[in-house]
Amino acid sequence: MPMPPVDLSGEANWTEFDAPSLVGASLRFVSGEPEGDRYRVRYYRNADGALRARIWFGPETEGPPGHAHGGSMAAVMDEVLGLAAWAAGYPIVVGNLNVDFRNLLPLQQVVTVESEILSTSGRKVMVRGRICKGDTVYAEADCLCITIPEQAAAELAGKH
Ligand SMILES: CC(C)(COP(=O)(O)OP(=O)(O)OC[C@H]1O[C@@H](n2cnc3c(N)ncnc32)[C@H](O)[C@@H]1OP(=O)(O)O)[C@@H](O)C(=O)NCCC(=O)NCCS
Ligand SMILES: CCCCCCCCCC(=O)O
Repeated sequence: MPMPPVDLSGEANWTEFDAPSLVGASLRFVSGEPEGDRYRVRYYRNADGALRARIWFGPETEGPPGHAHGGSMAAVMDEVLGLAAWAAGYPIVVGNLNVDFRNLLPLQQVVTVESEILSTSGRKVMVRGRICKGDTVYAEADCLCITIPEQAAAELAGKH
């Protein structure tokens, strides 16, 4: 039996962000089952335009008993921070991702993923993010994104 609905609403000054209209509908590993028991995700931009996500870690993300698998948090970082670069106008793939796990993340609660573009240099776009709820930080990550040629980006996003 599926889990009941969860509240993924954002903050008052956030606006909903339509990821598939930008990058296509391929991001199914994290975003593909909006009513399933793995992740449930909704994307926003904050008032400064930075990407935010509300994410529910369901029972199928379990690693340590009752808590999220580290890889499930890394997958979320990979998707959200890569998407943050796309949302900022950079067609990229992720080249390197470093995750620090700070606290065990209890399952079946809604957390926030914050992101910021730290720097750009040539083809390199550095994005930082964290998974948090209130004052508790569950994970932090630095993500090196590498821009790809326009044609390749259009093909990946299904817009060729
Ligand atoms: C990332 C990728 C596009 C880079 O390949 P490429 O286009 O040939 O680019 P290069 O190897 O010339 O790298 C471009 C720059 O990024 C740097 N870079 C690339 N990957 C890096 C990594 N993992 N760590 C550090 N720097 C890296 C290079 O050093 C280079 O820097 P420079 O311009 O200062 O010399 C390629 O390795 C790739 O497609 N990897 C798979 C990505 C992936 O599957 N991600 C998950 C899904 S999004
Ligand atoms: C059209 C390409 C979409 C890339 C979106 C953001 C990065 C996803 C990260 C990953 O798959 O590892």
